[in-house]
Amino acid sequence: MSFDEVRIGIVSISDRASSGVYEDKGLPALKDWMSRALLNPITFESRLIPDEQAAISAALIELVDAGCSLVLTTGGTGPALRDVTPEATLAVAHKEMPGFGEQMRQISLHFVPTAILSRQVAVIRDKCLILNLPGQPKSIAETLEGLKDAEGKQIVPGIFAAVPYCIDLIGGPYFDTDDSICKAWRPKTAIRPK
Ligand SMILES: Nc1ncnc2c1ncn2[C@@H]1O[C@H](COP(=O)(O)OP(=O)(O)OP(=O)(O)O)[C@@H](O)[C@H]1O
Ligand SMILES: Nc1nc2c(c(=O)[nH]1)N[C@H]1C(S)=C(S)[C@@H](COP(=O)(O)O)O[C@H]1N2
Repeated sequence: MSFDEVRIGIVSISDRASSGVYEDKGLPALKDWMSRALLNPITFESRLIPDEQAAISAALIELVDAGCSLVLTTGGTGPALRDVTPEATLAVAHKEMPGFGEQMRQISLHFVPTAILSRQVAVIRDKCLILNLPGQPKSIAETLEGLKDAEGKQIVPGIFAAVPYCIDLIGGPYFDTDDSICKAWRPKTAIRPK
């Protein structure tokens, strides 16, 4: 069976990682999780930028125009003065998708009580879904995959379960997931026969 080729934008937003104070762990964590979760051949478009609103919005527009059907950001969602990722994302939105942010905060509350400090949003621009994830590198897998017990049984569903069908609905490629990492949910009529 063949899988659609997908182009995914990954954006790490961090003053310190982008200036070399510490090593960026955001882009490798995004790449690692997406490569494990998806069966599709993936082309990644990566950006490492500081917490500057105009630069973030410009990077998002560039990635959508380059044909990405999914863009994931990490960092800059908190309350600190320099944290402006949600504002930069909303500035390029054609539609808001509030369910993703709500679910990510619910998931993250199982890991840290400060989850409510994350103002992360999700939006649609053209045929692309843009998702903000928190800056802590470990929060990337946590929010995308959700919470599983020691036997691997899902306790809280990760947000990625809803991403493939969302991309179907906006006219993007068909995302196939590895069910052991994240089982995508689609209505029966939308499932492509294998
Ligand atoms: N790109 C990254 N690479 C490695 N660790 C990161 C990265 N971004 C954030 N972290 C870690 O997660 C913590 C919380 O992330 P947050 O986005 O709030 O960073 P910050 O305090 O705004 O600093 P900065 O923007 O300089 O990364 C950071 O203090 C850092 O330990
Ligand atoms: N899953 C998960 N979510 C998390 C965290 C975390 O460690 N794991 N950190 C929280 C903290 S401390 C903050 S301040 C907010 C915003 O983080 P950001 O500014 O790095 O994006 O995300 C929150 N969400």
